[in-house]
Amino acid sequence: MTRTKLRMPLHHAMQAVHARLLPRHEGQVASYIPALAAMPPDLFGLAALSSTGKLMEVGDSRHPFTIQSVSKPFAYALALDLLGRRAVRDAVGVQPVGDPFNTIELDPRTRRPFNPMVNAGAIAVAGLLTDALGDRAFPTLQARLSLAAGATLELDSAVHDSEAATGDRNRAIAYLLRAAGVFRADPVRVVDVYFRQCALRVTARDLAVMAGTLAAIGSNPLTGAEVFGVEAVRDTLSVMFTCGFYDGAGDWACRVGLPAKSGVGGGVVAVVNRQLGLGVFSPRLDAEGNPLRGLLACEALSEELGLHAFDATNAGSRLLEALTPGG
Ligand SMILES: NC(=O)CC[C@H](N)C(=O)O
Repeated sequence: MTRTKLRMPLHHAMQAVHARLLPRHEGQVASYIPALAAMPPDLFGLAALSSTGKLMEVGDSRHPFTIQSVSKPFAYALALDLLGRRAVRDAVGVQPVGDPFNTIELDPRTRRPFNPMVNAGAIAVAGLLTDALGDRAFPTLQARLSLAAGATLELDSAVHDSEAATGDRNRAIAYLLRAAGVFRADPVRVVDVYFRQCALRVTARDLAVMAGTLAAIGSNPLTGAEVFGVEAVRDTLSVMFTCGFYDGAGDWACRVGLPAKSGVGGGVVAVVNRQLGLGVFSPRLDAEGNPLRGLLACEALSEELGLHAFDATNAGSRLLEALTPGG
């Protein structure tokens, strides 16, 4: 790593990473939700928002796709804000799990999902919100995620209907959770709140703003809206750091060192605490179901700009340098 590289302004670093990764065509677009397979596979967009409100975009940063699992940390933050940490912790743990995202296993000690980043944990959160808000659960989620994005996030009904028609495994998880006493609402209704949450349409730019809102400890750097409380953001970033990549979470923490979350729609968010939100869109997924170039882009930017949370050199000052035009 050369000194010149480290001092490269962020936008230039994003352009270089985008150009370098653009020709990579490995991986497949998700097809287990049939409507997702219609996405042109080679789109690639990058966006970043600093906590001071500076927005940078490269490539297909305005192309819409569904948020899928990238919604999970935001739904968790909402539940923490509305219901309090105690109620949420009674329903879902904060323990990493060495299983894929759709694991049906519950923590044997607690009979609760291991964490809110796996489907079971996210469905538990949807169950808590449905118990508390009834029919207002989805509109409340949609409104809060839209506030975080600084844009109205619409439902993609084709993707929603497609997942609703094929999502038996998630319905099974919802029944299991109600049987274990995690929530009281009808499991079919709860899982539909979860499917709707996953089918919200976003762009890489929206994801950068949402990640930037977490980086700015809950206030949206573009609009100034107060979206999430400080405690909710702290817990959310902690579980993103330890559990965001399911069975690959430890490897990600060591290599990239940023709280992050991916989704099968091709989205990735990563957060540089107090400084920057990153949003990436790249629909081809690796064998674990993560957007392949999305992960590589986060890794490259972390490396080149020194963003790792435990980087020995001062990551903060290097990023500030990189944010300065001509720096
Ligand atoms: N990892 C993901 O993005 C999965 C989300 C998808 N809605 C599912 O439950 O299967």
